[in-house]
Amino acid sequence: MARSGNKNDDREFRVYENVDELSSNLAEYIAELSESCIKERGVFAIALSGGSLISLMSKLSEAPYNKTVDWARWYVFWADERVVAKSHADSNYKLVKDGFLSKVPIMHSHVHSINDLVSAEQAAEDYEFVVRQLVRKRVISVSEVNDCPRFDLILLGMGPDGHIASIFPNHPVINEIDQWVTFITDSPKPPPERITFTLPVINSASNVAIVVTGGGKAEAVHMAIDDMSGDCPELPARMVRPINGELVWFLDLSAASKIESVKFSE
Ligand SMILES: O=C(O)[C@H](O)[C@@H](O)[C@H](O)[C@H](O)COP(=O)(O)O
Repeated sequence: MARSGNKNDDREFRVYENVDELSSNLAEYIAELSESCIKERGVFAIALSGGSLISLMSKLSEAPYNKTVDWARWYVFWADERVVAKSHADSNYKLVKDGFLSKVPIMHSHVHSINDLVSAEQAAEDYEFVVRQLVRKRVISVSEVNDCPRFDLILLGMGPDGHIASIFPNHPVINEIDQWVTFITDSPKPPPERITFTLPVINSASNVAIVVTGGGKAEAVHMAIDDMSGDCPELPARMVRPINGELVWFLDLSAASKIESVKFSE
């Protein structure tokens, strides 16, 4: 690792020399969490996002993890999904299937993708229902603080505007506290129709990792992490603060280049 650091609020920052080093460490982080959660609960409930994240976690489907991870205990969800057919180039399900699921022996019945045959609103409602059923069966555990689902790990990317999942800056979905899964039809990043976990669900997870690379996101990383004087922008990435869980930022040197207020050690 190039550098690591903490803020005095439990957020952890891991900064790597390059994308290759980040990818290796991200795979190791996921494999370790999988092992400890399976030891503790017998299953591992992980939620993924779209974008570059999926190629950044691709080493998890290679040796040694393809043999050492207990894939039969994995349950896979999406923290956000684009409402398009599963075969569509924009589908996060397709991205994950092509880049990850097709390479590891996760049971098909443990992969919970959205219903792509209905409207965004209905897809969000259906997906929340699926999550509720699995909370009831304790495949997903439950937060003692607020009764929200408590995923073992939620993996997020971040856009250059500071969005995470499909929660965008200045969008009313930021303030959604009643639903676990909601929908939007006006995403500034195409395609426009998406479903997304809400912030209360993201912040109820046991572990959240935000994975960001490239200088084009350095300003958003700074806005999301550093102490801001005056009015704090309502940046979704800044609002990821697990109530009773761990947050780790995985960054390469370029993405971390504008961070000011974290004390790093080599
Ligand atoms: O489906 C999506 O669009 C996302 O889940 C979104 O939140 C993504 O993770 C970020 O936009 C980062 O994407 P990149 O890493 O490709 O920039």
